[in-house]
Amino acid sequence: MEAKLVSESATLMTDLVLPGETNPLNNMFGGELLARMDRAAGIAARRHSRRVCVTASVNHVAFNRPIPLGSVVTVEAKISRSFNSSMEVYLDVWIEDRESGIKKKANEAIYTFVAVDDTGHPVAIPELIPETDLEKERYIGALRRKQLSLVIAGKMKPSDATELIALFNE
Ligand SMILES: CCCCCCCCCCCCCCCC(=O)SCCNC(=O)CCNC(=O)[C@H](O)C(C)(C)COP(=O)(O)OP(=O)(O)OC[C@H]1O[C@@H](n2cnc3c(N)ncnc32)[C@H](O)[C@@H]1OP(=O)(O)O
Repeated sequence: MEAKLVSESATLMTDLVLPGETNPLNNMFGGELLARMDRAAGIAARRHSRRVCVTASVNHVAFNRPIPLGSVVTVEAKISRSFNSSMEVYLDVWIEDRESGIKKKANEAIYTFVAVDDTGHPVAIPELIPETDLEKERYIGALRRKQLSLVIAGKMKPSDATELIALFNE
């Protein structure tokens, strides 16, 4: 299976925030953003693997900045690392200033997707080639984040999380 570049599956989704998607403070409802990020990440995972992909876990979400009604929101999804059947997908969320057009980072999140066959069993996927400094940084960190996620989910013994343990010994 041929390794792929991050840019080959990178996915950009731009959409408005409409009244039905806000909370009582007139900011975007957090669940709406989670759903948009899930869609963008799912498309990126599908583009990378060319397989059906399911969300296995949401590893991290930071709602750093409220997103007001009427905002133009761009969700950028990039695979940060692929393993055997799973992919870490990094999401950066930007809001665009209506006057200047300058984009400000509003949120970020990390999702894990797994490629599956017709019977729902995990299948092998292509490796990922990181190119930019940021892609390389996220690629390196992805293994310890995977181990943390597996430990939290009770799927890995903490003592087996070698990459994670190494972080505390630096
Ligand atoms: C071409 C462009 C147009 C495309 C056009 C179509 C676009 C289309 C877009 C769709 C965009 C919407 C996308 C929504 C996607 C849903 O809404 S999916 C619905 C929600 N999710 C689900 O229902 C998933 C339910 N869970 C499952 O099916 C199973 O638990 C899973 C995820 C397949 C894993 O199965 P399992 O038996 O645990 O398998 P296991 O071998 O233990 O683990 C498989 C891999 O997952 C990893 N893993 C498992 N759990 C975790 C965890 N908690 N943390 C981290 N890694 C984990 C394992 O480490 C392993 O990794 P690898 O070492 O193989 O890389």
